[in-house]
Amino acid sequence: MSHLNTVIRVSQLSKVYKLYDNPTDRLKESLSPLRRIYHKEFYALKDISFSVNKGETVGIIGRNGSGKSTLLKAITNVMTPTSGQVNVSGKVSALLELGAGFNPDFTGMENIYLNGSIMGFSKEEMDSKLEQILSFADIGDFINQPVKTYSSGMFVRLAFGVAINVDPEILIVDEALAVGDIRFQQKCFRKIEELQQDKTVLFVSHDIAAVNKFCNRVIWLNDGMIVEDGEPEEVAKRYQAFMINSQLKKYESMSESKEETPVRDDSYEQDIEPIDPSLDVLGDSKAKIIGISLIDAPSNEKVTVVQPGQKLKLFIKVKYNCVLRSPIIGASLKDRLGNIVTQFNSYVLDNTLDNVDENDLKDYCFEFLMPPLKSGFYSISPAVASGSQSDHVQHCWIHDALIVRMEDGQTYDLPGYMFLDGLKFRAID
Ligand SMILES: Nc1ncnc2c1ncn2[C@@H]1O[C@H](COP(=O)(O)OP(=O)(O)OP(=O)(O)O)[C@@H](O)[C@H]1O
Repeated sequence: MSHLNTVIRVSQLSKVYKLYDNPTDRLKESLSPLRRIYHKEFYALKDISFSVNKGETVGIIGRNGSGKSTLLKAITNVMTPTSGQVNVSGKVSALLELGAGFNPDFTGMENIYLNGSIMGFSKEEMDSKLEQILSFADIGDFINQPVKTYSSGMFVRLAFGVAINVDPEILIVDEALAVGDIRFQQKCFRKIEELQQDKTVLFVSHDIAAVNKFCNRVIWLNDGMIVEDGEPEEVAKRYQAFMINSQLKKYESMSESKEETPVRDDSYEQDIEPIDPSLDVLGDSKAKIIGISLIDAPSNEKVTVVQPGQKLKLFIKVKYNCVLRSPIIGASLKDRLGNIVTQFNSYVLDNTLDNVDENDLKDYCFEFLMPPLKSGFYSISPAVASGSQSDHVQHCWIHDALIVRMEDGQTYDLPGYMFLDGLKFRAID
């Protein structure tokens, strides 16, 4: 590999599967004297190129069937590509498919050594890693039972235990496999975080929040092709829009209704702030949020700096551009890294809203106490949808419409979103 730091290079990689309408077509094709073609070609990967540098943690996202597993299988050499090349330098440890590299008839212990030898470790080297693997897997006496008797949770514990304790230079993890209870998941994530300090990690996930948290880069695949390769927060916004069949656009480009809509409303005391036209929005524009405001409840003053426990009102003004049934109003509060601190909406509050007509202008208000979040900047993204929580259409979702600064008076700098309300400490004699 030419670049010193490049540990994975994928060049013009394609994987084509032959699809037959029925099983006999395969036979007919192989026997056809005139070499008649009975199959259709399906590109699971199409002309993929990218490289990964040492130390990067790259998230691979994409909806079901987009080619994520196929790509990882090509990188780990489990699958032969139809064309193109994959070059990998460094010891790869992968957790891709349940069962890959494991023999179900062997005991857990035997499988640890089998995996080790596949990775190129001697028995003595694996002896020295055994304790760590066993303590990570924590499956007790089951380690001496054949793997085929394991529950899937136990199996993943063992597979993960091996994958992350064999000193990989490149760790490849399909997050879908990080099943098991929350403690085990947290343990896996902690270990991945530890490894990512000096290793290269490829992390496949459907969960954009997890990708945002772990990765410094994300590759978004769709229909076997790279849609975007870039900074997680930016890619996440467009991926999110794509997943709800919308396009991320600028607020200013949203369709306007015929009449100019007022952004000032005298029906309550304060001005509703108009939306910054440069903000990113998604949705089908059947409704448009035309104003938002965060108000200190007792004083009715607009606020941009808030304190824990402060009683606040969030006003959202919506202009409807057509008749809509069961609108839902909601918002999310995110930290500066894009982690969602909380989301709320009228639907989960059992607040069924009346149907609306075209050109209706409605004001909505959420009231809440500001949670004891840590100091720093947070953003509020309001949204209008319609339908139900499980099946809804997004009409207008404005990313980061309001920015607030949290002042908590706390000086300590410890990880975590928030501090505990009423936190006290004492030693007990
Ligand atoms: N052996 C195969 N024969 C035919 N098609 C296949 C084969 N393996 C995978 N595919 C197809 O290739 C496409 C990509 O599959 P892949 O498993 O890589 O997707 P994915 O992004 O990992 O999906 P998921 O998120 O559901 O795991 C899918 O449409 C899948 O049906």
